[in-house]
Parts: sequence; structure tokens; C-alpha cells
Amino acid sequence: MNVELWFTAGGAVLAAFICLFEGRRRSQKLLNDVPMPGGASLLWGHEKTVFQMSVGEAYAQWMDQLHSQAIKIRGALFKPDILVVADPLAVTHIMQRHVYDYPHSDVVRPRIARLLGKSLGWVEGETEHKRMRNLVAPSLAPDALRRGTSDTYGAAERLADNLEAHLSEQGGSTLVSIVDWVNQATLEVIGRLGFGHDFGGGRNGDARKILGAWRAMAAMGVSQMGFLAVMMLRRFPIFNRLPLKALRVQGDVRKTIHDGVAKELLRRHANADSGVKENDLLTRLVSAHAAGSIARDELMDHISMFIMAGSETTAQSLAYAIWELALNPHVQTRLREEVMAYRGSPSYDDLHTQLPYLDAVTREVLRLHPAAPYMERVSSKEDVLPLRHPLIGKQGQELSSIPITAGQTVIIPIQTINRMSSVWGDAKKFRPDRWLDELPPKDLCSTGWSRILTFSDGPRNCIGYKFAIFQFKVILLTLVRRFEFEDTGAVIIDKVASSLQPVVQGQEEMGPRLPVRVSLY
Ligand code: HEM
Repeated sequence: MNVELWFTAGGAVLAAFICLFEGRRRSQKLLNDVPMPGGASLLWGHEKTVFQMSVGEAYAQWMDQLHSQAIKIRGALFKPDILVVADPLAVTHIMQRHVYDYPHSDVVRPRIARLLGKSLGWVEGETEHKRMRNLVAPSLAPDALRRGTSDTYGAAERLADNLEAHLSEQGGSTLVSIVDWVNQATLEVIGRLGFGHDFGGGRNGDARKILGAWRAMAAMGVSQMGFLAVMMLRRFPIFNRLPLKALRVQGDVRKTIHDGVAKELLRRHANADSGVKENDLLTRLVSAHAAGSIARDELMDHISMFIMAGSETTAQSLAYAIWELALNPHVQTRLREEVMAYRGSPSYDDLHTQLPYLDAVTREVLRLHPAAPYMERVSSKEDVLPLRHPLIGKQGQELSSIPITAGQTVIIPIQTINRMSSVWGDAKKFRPDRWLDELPPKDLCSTGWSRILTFSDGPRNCIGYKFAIFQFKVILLTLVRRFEFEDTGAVIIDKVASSLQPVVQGQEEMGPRLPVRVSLY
């Protein structure tokens, strides 16, 4: 047995012991009327089922069975019950009105610090959060994106050229794991737009190291060991300090960026040969550091956060987009016809207004395959969560709110919410036309972007969502003009390792992959 299994076994015994003494009864009592599915295991509660199924599926099935958009599940290792809320009023209450009362959990926050750095996605507290947000926001605004249009098309064309060269070597058509390819372009885009940096089309030494470190982290995250590590950390946050392999591979991503490209960026900026543009992220960060408003550590962590958050999430979304096009050839053909009919490279504004089917495909991919499939928060004080869809309590009474105690873990299952059949009808179906028809009533939907929760909602929503949508459309349009995509028959299961990760059923040990057959159009 290796050291991590020993920790798990020891931890389970310790957890059982501790739970006899700790005050979990109050939280359990307050959640008394919230329905719970059957089938919890003594040691793993419902969490192993959640892990084993495609992400979000277990919550969806339980919510259907229990006819409730708020359920509780039994935590692993005798952890108090976890509340899972999909009800739109409860989600808006947390994410829009009380987001600072619901910090990231003790599992999530140290992971963000290790993996990406103590930057915007990590910071808690209204004052500090707003300070960081104001620091970086202008670099991600539409004007900055408009200025970065030719760089973004440049990165997309470079990807297409590299892929074309690869296809020529393979006789014109081949099977690729498409995530790995599109990640090269998204890394190149954030490199150029954010930092005036050339990642060599996402293929130079730095790029390979960064993408390799991320892949190693993701492979560990989707494995059984990754699951055990998360369960242990949630139960015993102090384990965050131990030198476990599952934690070390997370730290490798940030370290690779800090030791490589971040140092190089600062050196070049100091020599004034950085190729930076007005208001770009690097200029703003370096100026803030020079003015004494941020420390060097914070500066470095913003660089690692934005390089990864800016590239990896969009790459996953693009990979799922191409997979959906491979599975739905009629959608692929219609999209190709639209983007071919537009002559040249659509501007930032035309991308949003002149290509309605590209827009519909984008929204549909982001609805079905949100790169962050759930959020995990903890209430910092007692609260009452309002519900749009009342619960039926144990005595048959109608309950329009749920009281919760401080310390309650709350999961907001983004993917489950985006796929609710009570809202979207044929919700699991990839049907871009739904965005050209009448949309579901607003009061049933999330108040996030486009009535879905993919980019979260409220003051802590995704600060890069316009950046993401822009590069998504540019890269997809470029690839659809030059290539054809076909399904390989692989069955994909959605897993999570910091972000959504596709794995092929039966080939889980190969880590995240999304195989698609590509040929020249
Ligand atoms: C399709 C692509 C993307 C998706 C689906 C996505 C999704 C999300 C979600 C759900 C959150 C909230 C997480 C939470 O509160 O736990 C978030 C936050 C964040 N995202 Fe994105 N994101 C995407 C692309 C980007 C890009 C391109 C950037 C940067 C250029 C970015 C930077 C950030 C940052 C810094 C935060 C933290 C915001 C805060 O706490 O105020 N994201 N994103």
C-alpha cells in the first residue's frame, strides 16, 4: 500500500472518531426537510457515486427522483451532509447578493493557490477581491479584445497550419486528441493578448512544459487517487500541508510558469523589448508593482492564473465543440456554410452580430459542456436560502426557503443546472437551433450570461468570459473553414480535475482525451 492509501485508511478511522465529538448535529437538523437520495455508503457517503458517474449526472438523477432542485448528499468520511442547490433563486441569492458570505471551500481554495496562484480566483473578502478585479478588468474588456483581433486570428491560423502539416504527414486524415491541439492556440492567444508573448504557436519549450504539467495534474485529478485526495482534503484540510504526489503535481503547473515564462516576461519588460500594448495585462501588473501597490509574489501569481485560466478552460470548450460537430454532421455542414459565406475575418463586433449560427453553436456548446462543471462554497454565517421551487418537507408542508448554519458546504452544480429538462426540454440534446427559437422563461433560468451558469453569476462571475467567447469563435470558425471532423465512436465520460476533463470509457488510465478524426476540407 503506498503512502496516500495509508493516509486514507488512517484518515477514515480518525474521521469516524472525530465525528462522534463534533457539532455536526445542528447542520444536519437544519437540513432535516431537504430530501436525500438513498444508497449512501458508510465510508464514502454519496461522493463516490458522484465521482464514478459522468460529472453532474448523479445530481441530475437524484433531483429528478426526489422532484427537488435542492437536495442534500452524505459527505465522505463522515463529513456533515453537503447541500446541492440548483434552484435559480437560491443560486442567485448566493452568487449575486451574498457571494462574499460564501467563500470557496477548504478543498478548492488551497488547490487554486497551489495550481494557479493567489490571484483573482483565490482571493476572498469584498475589498481585496474588488481591488484585484479592478486591476485586471481593463485588459479583458471589449476594446482590448478588438485591439487583439489580428493576434487572435494569427494564433488560430497557426494552429490550422500545424494541424494541416500533421495531416499531410499522416496521409491527409488522422485521429487526434483534439484538446491537445486547440490548447496550443488558446495558450498562444493569452500569451499574445495578455502578455505580448510568443509561445511559438503553443509549441515552444515553455508551452510544452506548461501543457505537460497541466496534463499530468489532470491525469492525476481524474484518477482514483485524485478522488481519495479530494475526500481527504475536504475532511482534513490540514493534509494540504503534506507532500503528497496529488498535491505536488498541482504545484508543478504554477512553478513551471513562474520559473519559465513569467521570469522571462519580467526580464523583457524591464528591457523594454516586451512587445506590450497599451492596457495589456502585463503592463498593468508591472506598473502596479512599480508603484508599490502589489508585491512581486502577487504579480507572479496573476501571471500564472491568467495564463492557465485564460487558455485551459476555452481549450476544453473548443474540444467539446469539435466533438459535437463530429457527432452532428448536419450542424457542422450548416456552420461551415455560414462561416464560408462571410468573406474574410469577421471583426470582434461582426462575430457577435453577423454570424447567428456560429453564435448559437457557441451558446449550445457552453450550455452542455461548461468548463467549470460545479462550484463548491462554504457559508461563513447562518443564512436562509430562498427557493423558487418550494420543497415539500417531511410533514408534507411546503417550504419556500432552507435555513443553513455557518460552515455548511454548498455545491452549485453548473452542468446539472444547464441541462435541466424542466427548463430546456430536450436538455441533453445538442441542438443549437434552440438559441434561434424562443428561450425558456427567465424566471426558470439562471441569471448568468445567456440564461446559463457556465460563467457563474454576480460579482465573482468569470472576468474572462468575453475573452473566452471571442477566442472560441475565432478558433472554431478558422478550423471549420479548413477541416472536417468525424466521430470515432469513442464513448466520452466527463470528469473533473480543476476543470472539465473528457476521458474515453475503457481507457480511463490514459487520462483526459477527446479523440476525433480530422481531415482537410
Ligand atoms: C469557456 C471558458 C471559460 C469558462 C467556462 C469559465 C468559467 C468560469 C467560472 C464558472 C468561474 C467562477 C468560478 C468560481 O467562482 O468558483 C470563473 C472565474 C474566473 N475566470 Fe473564467 N472561464 C472561462 C474562461 C476564462 C478566461 C479566458 C479567463 C481569463 C482570460 C478567465 C479567468 C477567470 C478568473 C480570473 C476567474 C475568477 C474571477 C473572480 O473570482 O472574480 N476565465 N470562470
